Amino acid sequence: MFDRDTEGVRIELRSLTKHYPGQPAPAVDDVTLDIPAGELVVLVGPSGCGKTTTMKMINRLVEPSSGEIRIGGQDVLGLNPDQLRRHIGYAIQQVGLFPHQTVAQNIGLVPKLLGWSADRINARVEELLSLVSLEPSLFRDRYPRQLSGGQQQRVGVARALAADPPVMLMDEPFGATDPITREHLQNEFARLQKQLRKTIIFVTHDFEEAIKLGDRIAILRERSHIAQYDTPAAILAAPADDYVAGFIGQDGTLKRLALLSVADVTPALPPDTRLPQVSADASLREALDLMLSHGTDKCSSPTGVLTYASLCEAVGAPAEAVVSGDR
Ligand SMILES: Nc1ncnc2c1ncn2[C@@H]1O[C@H](COP(=O)(O)OP(=O)(O)OP(=O)(O)O)[C@@H](O)[C@H]1O
Repeated sequence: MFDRDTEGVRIELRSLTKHYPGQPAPAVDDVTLDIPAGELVVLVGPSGCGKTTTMKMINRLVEPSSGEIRIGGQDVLGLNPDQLRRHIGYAIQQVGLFPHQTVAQNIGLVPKLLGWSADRINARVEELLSLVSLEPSLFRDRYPRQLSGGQQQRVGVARALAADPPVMLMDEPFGATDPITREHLQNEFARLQKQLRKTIIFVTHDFEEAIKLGDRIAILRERSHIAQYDTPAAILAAPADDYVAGFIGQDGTLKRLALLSVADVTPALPPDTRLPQVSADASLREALDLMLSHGTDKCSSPTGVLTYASLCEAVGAPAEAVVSGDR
């Protein structure tokens, strides 16, 4: 199957439609979307707009009424659904760990179905637990009920990665955690994806999460009609219409500041040790906070001096909008 590659492969949805029996209108109507290999695409949209249905058609937990799905060029609808699911990682909010199996058994499930040797499965379990920051010796023999919600979600992500699939589907995988754990999981996951470069479709209600994790975001209307599909920076800079602007909310400029780093802006002057210091990989939002807390319009990093004016220019916003109105 397409998992001869463990790095991401392209996913193509063509005129994909799902009409559940007995429903007056399709839940997903004529969706066409190209997901480039190795990218993480986030589906965002209001409750009931068909995000989960779209995702579940890709691993055939839901059978499409019409349309086409290709993964790595292969027509998914011509494949055996059980076989297909062993080659697509799947992580969901409810985690779905088997309660009577240990963490190691849960993670090793798909590799076992694929006929891996016990030694290879053991080695993979150890590797994955370390990857999601759970010490293997402490966690491998525990049962799911002996884990916190955040730890269960990490095991869920490890399980989805177990057979090193090129494609992952993630449906609010960090949804059931408190904001601090959620942020921590997001940061870890962003770091992992930088190394792994899987093709990932990620569903969330949370636009901040979409901006943070997505290479691209698809903002969906009812029936999964696509309102805008672009990079986070492009959507924030030029929302297609009022509907998309509504998702961005009132603080679009600050969100753009969070996407750019100090190193992205050409310095106004060489580094100056007398000014407040910020690291080159800090976000422009952190740089702005530093300037505001010092009551100054400049700060310095190893790359040079950043001014308030150059920061405003970098996000294409007038100076008044950054510190007052559009926050
Ligand atoms: N098995 C089903 N049978 C009939 N209708 C369904 C079924 N599953 C989902 N639906 C309907 O299809 C529509 C889309 O549901 P879906 O779960 O895909 O939306 P969603 O965007 O993922 O929602 P949420 O964000 O609330 O999880 C909804 O109107 C829902 O009621």
